[in-house]
Amino acid sequence: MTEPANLAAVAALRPDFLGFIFYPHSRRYVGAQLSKLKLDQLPAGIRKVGVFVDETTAQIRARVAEFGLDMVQLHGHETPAQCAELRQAGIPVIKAFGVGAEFDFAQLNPYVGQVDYFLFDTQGRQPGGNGTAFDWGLLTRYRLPVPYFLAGGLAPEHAPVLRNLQLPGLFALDLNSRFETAPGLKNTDLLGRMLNTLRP
Ligand SMILES: O=C(O)c1ccccc1NCC(=O)[C@H](O)[C@H](O)COP(=O)(O)O
Repeated sequence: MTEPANLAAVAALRPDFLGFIFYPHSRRYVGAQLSKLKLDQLPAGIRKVGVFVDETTAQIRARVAEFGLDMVQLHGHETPAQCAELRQAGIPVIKAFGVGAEFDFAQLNPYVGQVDYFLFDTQGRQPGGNGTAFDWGLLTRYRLPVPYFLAGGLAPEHAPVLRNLQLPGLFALDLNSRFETAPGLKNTDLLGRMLNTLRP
């Protein structure tokens, strides 16, 4: 989210989470717009997620404090120790992993107990926001006690499948580039229809 009126329109749809990209190389980088978004005026109950890639703990903590973020989503090479540091500072952590044709679930083990959620995204050229889906069938092998967000190219045409998706540990769906009019600007009509379809 990068633009005040668009943010307000999306917030009115009452998503559970809203994401703000703090990665300067992303086309969705919130940058100087952030102070105009007035995050403190968003409806209570919508959690504000800061998305970071390979930032230091000190930088992340500073951003969380400055903008009142509720949690962070880490898309780089953040270690279990860094995740633990953030949690010790009272910041809930979502750790993202890129999934390709194959996925080594063993790499997740050191993060168990150090993160609140995983996020499974499609491996691609960028650390996130690539707009392509991976084979969700890989996640039938997931057995860890950490709930996860499913991400990566989720699109309107996936609605019927997503609505009935039964995967162990699946907690939430992350809708991004396939619901945009431009990078950082959501198509609120499309998003509203998707939420109506997905919600019971
Ligand atoms: O969206 C970005 O530009 C981005 C850049 C760098 C790191 C993370 C980023 N997005 C994080 C997300 O949670 C996206 O929703 C997720 O990657 C899925 O995006 P998409 O494939 O466009 O649906």
